[in-house]
Amino acid sequence: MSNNYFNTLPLREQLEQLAKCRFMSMDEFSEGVEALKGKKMVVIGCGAQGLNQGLNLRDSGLDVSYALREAAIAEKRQSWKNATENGFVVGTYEELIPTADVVLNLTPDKQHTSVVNAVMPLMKEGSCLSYSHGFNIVEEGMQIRDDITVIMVAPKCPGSEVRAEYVRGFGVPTLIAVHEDNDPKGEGLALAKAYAVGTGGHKAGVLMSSFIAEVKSDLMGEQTILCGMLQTGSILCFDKMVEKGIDAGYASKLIQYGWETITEALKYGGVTNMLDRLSNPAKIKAFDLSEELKVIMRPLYNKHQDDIINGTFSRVMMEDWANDDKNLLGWRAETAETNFEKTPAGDVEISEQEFFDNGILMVAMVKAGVELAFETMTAAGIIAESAYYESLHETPLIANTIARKKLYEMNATISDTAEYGCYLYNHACLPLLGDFMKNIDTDVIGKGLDLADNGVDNARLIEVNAALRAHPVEAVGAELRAHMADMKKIV
Ligand SMILES: NC(=O)C1=CN([C@@H]2O[C@H](COP(=O)(O)OP(=O)(O)OC[C@H]3O[C@@H](n4cnc5c(N)ncnc54)[C@H](OP(=O)(O)O)[C@@H]3O)[C@@H](O)[C@H]2O)C=CC1
Ligand SMILES: CC[C@](O)(C(C)=O)C(=O)O
Ligand SMILES: [Mg+2]
Ligand SMILES: [Mg+2]
Repeated sequence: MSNNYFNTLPLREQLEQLAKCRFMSMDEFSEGVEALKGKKMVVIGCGAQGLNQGLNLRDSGLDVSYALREAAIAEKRQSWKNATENGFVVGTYEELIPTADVVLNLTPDKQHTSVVNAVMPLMKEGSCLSYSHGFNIVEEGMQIRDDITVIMVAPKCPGSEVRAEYVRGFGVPTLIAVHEDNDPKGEGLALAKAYAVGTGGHKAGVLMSSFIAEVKSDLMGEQTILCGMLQTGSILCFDKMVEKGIDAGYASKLIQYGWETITEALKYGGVTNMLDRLSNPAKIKAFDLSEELKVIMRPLYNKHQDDIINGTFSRVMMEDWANDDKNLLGWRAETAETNFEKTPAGDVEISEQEFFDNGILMVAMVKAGVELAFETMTAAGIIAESAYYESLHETPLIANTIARKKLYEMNATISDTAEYGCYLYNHACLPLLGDFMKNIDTDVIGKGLDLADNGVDNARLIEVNAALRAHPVEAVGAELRAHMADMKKIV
C-alpha cells in the first residue's frame, strides 16, 4: 500500500520543497570523488542508468560492482551481460549488499518498493542508499531505516547520454538531494557531490535540490517537451509529408535526424539561436506557428503539471503497474506500428541547414514545447534553473536517441515511468492538434518556403526577435550555458 509523501505535507512545506534549487559553483566540487574513494559502491540493476553511471564512476577511480537478482544471473540476462562483458564483479544481493558502503538503486521505479524492502535488511549499519529519481520516496512514501543515509543523484538525461557526454569530456546537468528524514551522520551532501563528480555531472552543472522538486519537474519534462512532444511531432510531421506527396524515405530521414540537428542549435544558443538558423521569413513563420501551438497546447501542459503535483499521475500509473502494465505495453506496441516508425530513412543527403529550412514546423514545435514546459513548471513553483534543464537542455539529449533508432530507441532508453508519461501526452496531443494540422502544408514541413526573395517587414522582425529574446528561458539559459565551458559539439 503506497502513501503519497508529498500529499501528506502542509502546503508551506510543499512549496518550500518545490522551490529548493541552488546552482552549485565549481569550487564546491574541489574535493572531487574523495568522499567515495575506497568505499564500496554496489549498483542494483544494470540497465540504462545502472550500466552507464557505473562505467563513469569506475573511470573516475571508484570501486563499483553489481548486485543482480538471482534469476538475472542464473539466466544470464541482459543486465548480467552488460555488467560482466564490461568486466564488473557481479553477485547476488546476499553476496554484495552487506559489503556495500553505498547502494545505488538503479532498478525501474515500479520495482523500488520491493527492491528496497529486499535489500534494506542486508544493508550495513550506517551505509547509504541512493536513487536517481525520487519517485519511491515522494510518490510512494517509502520509509528507510533510520541509520541509513538517503541521497539522490539524478542525471537530467537518458543513461546512454550520461555515458556519451562523459566520454566526450563533458557531463549532464544533475540534481542532487539529501532526504532530510535520513541523514543521520550529516554526510549525505558530501557523498552526493562526490557521486555527481564521478558521473561527470559537475562539468555541466549541479543543482542542490530536493527529492520533491526533482520528481515533480522530472515527470513534467519527460511527459511533455522531452518525449511526448517529440513523439507527437514525429508522427504528425511524417504523416503530413506523406499525405502531401513527399517521398516517405525523405520524410522519415528529415524527422529522424532533424530533431537532433535543430536542437543542437538550441543547446548552444537557446530558442533564439535555433530560430536564428532560419531565414527571416521562415523565422517569422516558425514564430507564428509556435504561438498558435502554445495557445492550443497550454491546457494540456497545465493538466500534466496539475496531475503530477496532486498525485493523479502517479496513482494512475501505479494502477497500470498493478494491472501488469497493460496500458504501457499496449501503447508501446501501437507506437511500433506507426508509419513513421516502420518507414526506413531514405538514402538521400540532407545538409545541416536543410533540416532547418525544410523543418520549420519542427522548429516551431520545439520552441512551443520548451517554452510551455518551462512556463508551466515555473508557475508550479519549480525554480527556473531546474526548469531550464528539464525543458531546454535535455531536449537535444533525447533527440540524440531518436537519431539512433527512432521512437523505439527513445522509449527503450528512457525510464518506463517516462515512457508511460510520453504515451499519455501523445494520446492527448494527437487529436488536440488535428485542426491545426489541417492547415499545414509542405512549405513548413518537407519543402521549405519557396519565396522569390527573403524580404520581411522590419517592424515585424524586430517584434519577433524581441519576443524570442525576452522569454525567461533565454535569460536563465544564457547564465547556465556560461558555466558549460566543456560542452562538446555533436552534429
Ligand atoms: N532511463 C533513464 O535514462 C533514466 C532513469 N532514471 C531513473 O533511474 C532508475 C533506473 O531506471 P532505468 O535505468 O531506466 O531502468 P532500466 O529499466 O533500464 O533497468 C532496470 C535494471 O533493473 C533490473 N531490474 C528490473 N526489475 C528488477 C527487480 N525487480 N529487482 C532487481 N532488479 C531489477 C533489470 O535487470 P534484470 O531484469 O535483468 O534483473 C535492469 O538491469 C529509475 O529510478 C529511473 O527513474 C533517471 C534518469 C534517466
Ligand atoms: C527522459 C526522462 C528521464 O527522466 C530522463 C532521461 O531524464 C527518464 O526518466 O528516463
Ligand atoms: Mg529526467
Ligand atoms: Mg524520469
